[in-house]
Amino acid sequence: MNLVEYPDRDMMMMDLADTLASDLNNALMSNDKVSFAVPGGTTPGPLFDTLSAVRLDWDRVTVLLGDERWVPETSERSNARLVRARLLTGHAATAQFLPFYTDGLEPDEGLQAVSAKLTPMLPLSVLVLGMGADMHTASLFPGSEQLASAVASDAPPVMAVTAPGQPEPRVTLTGPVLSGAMSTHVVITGAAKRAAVERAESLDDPLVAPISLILKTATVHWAE
Ligand SMILES: O=C(O)[C@H](O)[C@@H](O)[C@H](O)[C@H](O)COP(=O)(O)O
Repeated sequence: MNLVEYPDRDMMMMDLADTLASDLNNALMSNDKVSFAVPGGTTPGPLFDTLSAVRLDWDRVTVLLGDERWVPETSERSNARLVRARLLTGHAATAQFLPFYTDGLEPDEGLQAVSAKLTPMLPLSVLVLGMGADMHTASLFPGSEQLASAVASDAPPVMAVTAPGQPEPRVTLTGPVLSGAMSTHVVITGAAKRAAVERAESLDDPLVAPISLILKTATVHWAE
């Protein structure tokens, strides 16, 4: 596993923003349009703040989420709300965005339209993932009823899932999409997640440690 350790979170976010800008620019040199999948949750906000201030051809970048809680964007739980507020602003305001949630539809109904738009964007040009201390990533959770089918090689690109202890249904990019990304980064903080990512590397079993799907190809960025 390629793990980069930083002296503090601010330095990690600044350095990772630089790295992502370079990955996006490299992809933009050889593609008219590029896809950029980002995590939700509480970690990436400062990364988005820094990235949104970077000058690049954002109008040729489609931003999407690795996963979404099936809630309206008015909800504090919405990952799309986080991305619109913290990433799709400043220079990055001109980026395209592919939200997953559709008001009034159940996850399975809403995903048909998303899947049709997502497929031509694959493989993902740049992927950033978070991780939970339970070794979940995106919404691929240990113990989820749909986990085995979501990490299978024949999984559809995006799936509706439920997860133990999660208050709402979720939708998630699936194993083949995550492991097929051209450039993959994981951003985690704290001792518990450091121990968890090292455990995931040794387990090397996506059914127990979903993050292990991508650890052979990803760069893991960690600060205390
Ligand atoms: O919708 C989500 O919650 C995320 O996409 C999820 O996969 C997240 O990256 C991890 O749960 C870590 O979340 P924190 O950054 O809040 O610890």
